[in-house]
Amino acid sequence: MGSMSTYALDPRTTVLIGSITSGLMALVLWLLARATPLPVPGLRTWVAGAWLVFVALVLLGLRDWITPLASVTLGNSALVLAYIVWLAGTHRHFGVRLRWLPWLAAWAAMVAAVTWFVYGDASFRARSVIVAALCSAISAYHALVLLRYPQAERFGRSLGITLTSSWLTILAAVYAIRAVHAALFPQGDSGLLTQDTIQIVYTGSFTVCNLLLVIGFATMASDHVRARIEEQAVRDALTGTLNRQALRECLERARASHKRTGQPFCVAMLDVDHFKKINDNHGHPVGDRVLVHLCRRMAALVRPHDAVARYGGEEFVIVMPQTRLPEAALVAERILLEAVQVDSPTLPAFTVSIGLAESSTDDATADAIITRADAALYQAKARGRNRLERAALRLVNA
Ligand SMILES: Nc1nc2c(ncn2[C@@H]2O[C@H](COP(=O)(O)OP(=O)(O)OP(=O)(O)O)[C@@H](O)[C@H]2O)c(=O)[nH]1
Repeated sequence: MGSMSTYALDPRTTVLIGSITSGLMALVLWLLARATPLPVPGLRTWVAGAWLVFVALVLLGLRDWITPLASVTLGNSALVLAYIVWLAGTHRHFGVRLRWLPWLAAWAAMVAAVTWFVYGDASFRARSVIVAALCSAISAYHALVLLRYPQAERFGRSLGITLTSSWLTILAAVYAIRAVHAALFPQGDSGLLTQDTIQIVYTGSFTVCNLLLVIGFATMASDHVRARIEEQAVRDALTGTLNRQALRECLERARASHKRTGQPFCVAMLDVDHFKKINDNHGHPVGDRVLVHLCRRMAALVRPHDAVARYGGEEFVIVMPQTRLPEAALVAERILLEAVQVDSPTLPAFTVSIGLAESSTDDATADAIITRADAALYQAKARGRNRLERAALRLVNA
C-alpha cells in the first residue's frame, strides 16, 4: 500500500478531524437541547451519545501516543456504547424504554474480546471484525426501529426520521463491509491508523456518517417541537379536543362538502349540567377532571370522521360530516348515556344536555347551524336537562 507521501489524508488526520467536528456537533446538539422551547423526549440521551462519539474518536485518534488500553479498548468501548445510547435515545423519543440488558451484555463481551486481542493474542484483524460487526448490527437495528416502530407513525414519516434512518443504513453498510473485508483480507498491523486506502475510506466514511447522524437527531428534535407547536395551535390545553379556531375550519370543510356532495352534516352542542355546582362542591381541579373525562369518553364514542371541539367553558361541539339528523341523534344519545359514566370513585356523577342541528343549504354562514344547535341546547336545559333536543331546520325567528 502507499507511503505517507502518496496520500493527502491519512487515517489519523481523518479521525482527528472527525473528533474535532464531532465535538463541535455534540456541543451544537447540547445547546439545542438547552434552547428548545418544549422538552424533546430522548434528546438528552442523543446528546450523551454524541459526547461519547467525540471521546471515542479522540481516544482512537491518539493511538501510539497513549496506551493501547486507553486508545483501543476505551476508544472502541466508547464508540459502541455511543451507538447503544443513541438507540436508547430513539426509544425514549418514541416513549418506550430500551431493554438495556442484551445490549450491555453484547457491549461487555466486545470489551472483553477487544482487550484480549490487544493484550492476549494481539490481532487487529480480529478486533476489526468484532467491533465493526457489532456496530453494524446496532446501526441496522436502530434504522429498523426508526422505520418500523408503530410510535414512529404517530409523528408521521418526518424528515428527521427519514434522514436519520438513511444515515444509519449507510453506517451499518460501512461497518458491515469493513467487518467482511477484515475477515477475508489481511490487515495492516498498526491498527485503525494503518496507512492504506481501506483505512482512509473506512475512517472517513464512519466519521462523516457519525456527523450526519447528529444532524439527523437534531432534525428529529426540531420536527418534534414543530409538531407539538402545530398541535398546540389547534388543541385545547386542558381537554386535548380541538379549539375554537380548529372548530371553525372543521365547520367550513363540512359546509364545503355539503355544497359539493349535497350530503348535509350535523352539529351537536353539548353542555355539562349544573357544572357550577360541581366546581362549588368538589373544587375546580375536580371540575377540570370531569371535563377531561367527558372528552376522553366522547372521543371514544364518536365516529372516526367526527370532530370534538371545546366551544368554551363546559360547552363542547361535535361536528359530524355527511350525517343526517336521525343518524346524528344515535351518536348524541350514545354520548348522553355513556359519556357520563364515571369509573373513578373520586369523580362525581354528572349529566349533560345536548342540542342537535342539521345543516341546510340556506345557511348563509357556518354560525347559522351553531345558532340552531345552541337554541336546541337551551330547550334541553329548559325541559329539565340530561336530554337531547333536535333543532328545526330553520329557527322560527331566524
Ligand atoms: N373546573 C372548571 N370550570 C370551568 C371551566 N370553564 C368554565 N368553568 C365553570 O363552569 C361553570 C359554568 O356555569 P354556568 O354557566 O352557570 O352553567 P351550569 O352551572 O353548568 O348550569 P347549566 O348549564 O344551566 O346546567 C362556571 O362556574 C365556570 O367557572 C374549566 O375549564 N374548568
